Amino acid sequence: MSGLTVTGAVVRYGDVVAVGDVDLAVAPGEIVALLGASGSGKSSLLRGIAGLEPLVAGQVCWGDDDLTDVAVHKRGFGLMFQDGQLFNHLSVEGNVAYGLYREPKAVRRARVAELLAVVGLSGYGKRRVSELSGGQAQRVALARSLAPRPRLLLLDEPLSALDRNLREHMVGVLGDALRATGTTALYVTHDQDEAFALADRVGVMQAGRLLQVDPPDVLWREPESRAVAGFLGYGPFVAGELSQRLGGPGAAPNELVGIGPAALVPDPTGTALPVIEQRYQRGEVLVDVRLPDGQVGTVRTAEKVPNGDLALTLDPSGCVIVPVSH
Ligand SMILES: Nc1ncnc2c1ncn2[C@@H]1O[C@H](COP(=O)(O)OP(=O)(O)OP(=O)(O)O)[C@@H](O)[C@H]1O
Repeated sequence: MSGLTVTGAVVRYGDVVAVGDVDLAVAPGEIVALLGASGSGKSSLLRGIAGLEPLVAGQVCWGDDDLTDVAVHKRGFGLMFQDGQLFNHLSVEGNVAYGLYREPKAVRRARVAELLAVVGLSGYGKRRVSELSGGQAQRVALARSLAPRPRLLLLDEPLSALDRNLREHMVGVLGDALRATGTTALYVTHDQDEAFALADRVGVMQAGRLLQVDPPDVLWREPESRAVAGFLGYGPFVAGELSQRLGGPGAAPNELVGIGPAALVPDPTGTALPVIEQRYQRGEVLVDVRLPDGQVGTVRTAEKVPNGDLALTLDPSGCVIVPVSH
């Protein structure tokens, strides 16, 4: 095996099992995102891989090297956190050059210039870090993490302190920088858009378990469990019979149909269902309707609809089928 291989990893804080028996592989050059609700164990897994938390069981290997008992700074991994933790007493240049102290000055200088260009901050080398915006500071933190050419970069919510618009822009900057430098990366986030935009494969964690790891399109079209589908935004989950009655797909008795965010569509020839509530969200109206089984489904429309009943149909292409059991 080349790249990162994590086998049977367990991280515990006293009685709390934060990571329970996780297997994960990241190939050289690959970007893998770990997605999951708060407390699902993403950071703990990342910290276990970095060596910042001990594994009470399991192994972390790079290629054939077992790193499980190797100190953090000897793993050859880079780290980047939400708060880039720049050194305030150093300039931008000084921060980026920080991990390059063993290199000759000329090499250091060239590498710093190269990295500042990669993150779009050419010409900012002499600036004090206290004079940077939040987004610029995170770019410097990224350049600093990439400068020593880590064989794996571990990123823990690196953009979560930034506001929404800046975050969307920075996802592009980050993805370009990782790909331009061919960096292998493991990226922890609770933001699905970020994970899907950036990663070659996305893993979903819940309660310390890694439920599924797949390319974004596969994860979206073929979630293997109700937990993964629910986390991605499918729901409610209805019986096959009801789904078919609304025009959706059928399902076996031990399966459920997950209704995707855009799967319920207004259709004058469809089934009339009572409207419960409607609200605006980013240029569209979300209309909640009561499904025949009592659950609430949401329809997206361009404008508010009259109170009373709304006729709708269930688009099979927006639904997934998952086992009842999980
Ligand atoms: N230092 C700690 N001491 C005790 N329990 C901890 C510690 N750090 C995390 N935990 C617990 O371990 C579990 C996993 O936490 P972790 O921070 O890994 O989750 P996460 O998915 O990264 O969450 P978030 O997105 O909120 O950062 C949670 O139950 C959390 O309360």
